[in-house]
Amino acid sequence: MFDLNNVHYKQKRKVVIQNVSAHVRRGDSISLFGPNGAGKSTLMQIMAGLKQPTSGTCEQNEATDRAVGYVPQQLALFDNMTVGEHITFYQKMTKQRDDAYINEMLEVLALSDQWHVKSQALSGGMARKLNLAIGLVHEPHVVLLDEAFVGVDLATKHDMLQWLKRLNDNGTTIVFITHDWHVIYHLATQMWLLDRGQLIDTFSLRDLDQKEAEWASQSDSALTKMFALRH
Ligand SMILES: Nc1ncnc2c1ncn2[C@@H]1O[C@H](COP(=O)(O)OP(=O)(O)OP(=O)(O)O)[C@@H](O)[C@H]1O
Repeated sequence: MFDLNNVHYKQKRKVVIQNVSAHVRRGDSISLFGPNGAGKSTLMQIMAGLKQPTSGTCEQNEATDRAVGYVPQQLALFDNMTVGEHITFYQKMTKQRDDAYINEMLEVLALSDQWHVKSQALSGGMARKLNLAIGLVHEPHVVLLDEAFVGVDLATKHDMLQWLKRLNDNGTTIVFITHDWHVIYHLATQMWLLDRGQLIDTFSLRDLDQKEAEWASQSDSALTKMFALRH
């Protein structure tokens, strides 16, 4: 899906991403994991095509007419529009005519009965679900999620994970940023560890125990502390 070749990104004079080379393959579900400020959001925005690498390339290696779905960390909702108005607006904008897909998504996300509610009246968790649904309206072949689960209760998390798992089982590729091990266990097939702008490890979730032992033996690393809170 994406070929990252020696990607560097500088913000003013600061090096934010250094020398990142990796592949995202169709059907992967990748947890982009690392400390605050590691460069995760920046790398995701490069994949989404919202930022251009200072050097190196990020190329989509599969021709498709379906755009990438990017769900930003900040909620992108209009206060005075209802849930239904948001969905129909994005449906028209992306020419999505498959009402069955939309209805199923709204059912699984338990948003159907909020159809007439204005987004300013939604709870934080509901607003997060709507933010996710908007990013998925056009059935993207790749979904990029930047901390899409912040502040949601466990039932809401369950619904969001259920829909994303179903998409992934049907071949949708997912790359997601989270600090929540729950989400990683339920959604990830792989982890990419990013630290200070560098991709320091990529591995299958099956190897998590072994990787935890490796990281536990390192001292004074933010990643060691993050792995210590795994259980
Ligand atoms: N607009 C900006 N101007 C200056 N520096 C920036 C800007 N955006 C990001 N940075 C810097 O780039 C680095 C990476 O930021 P980024 O948001 O990609 O990290 P992150 O891993 O997603 O962090 P977090 O987990 O806190 O969201 C940080 O050190 C940040 O200070």
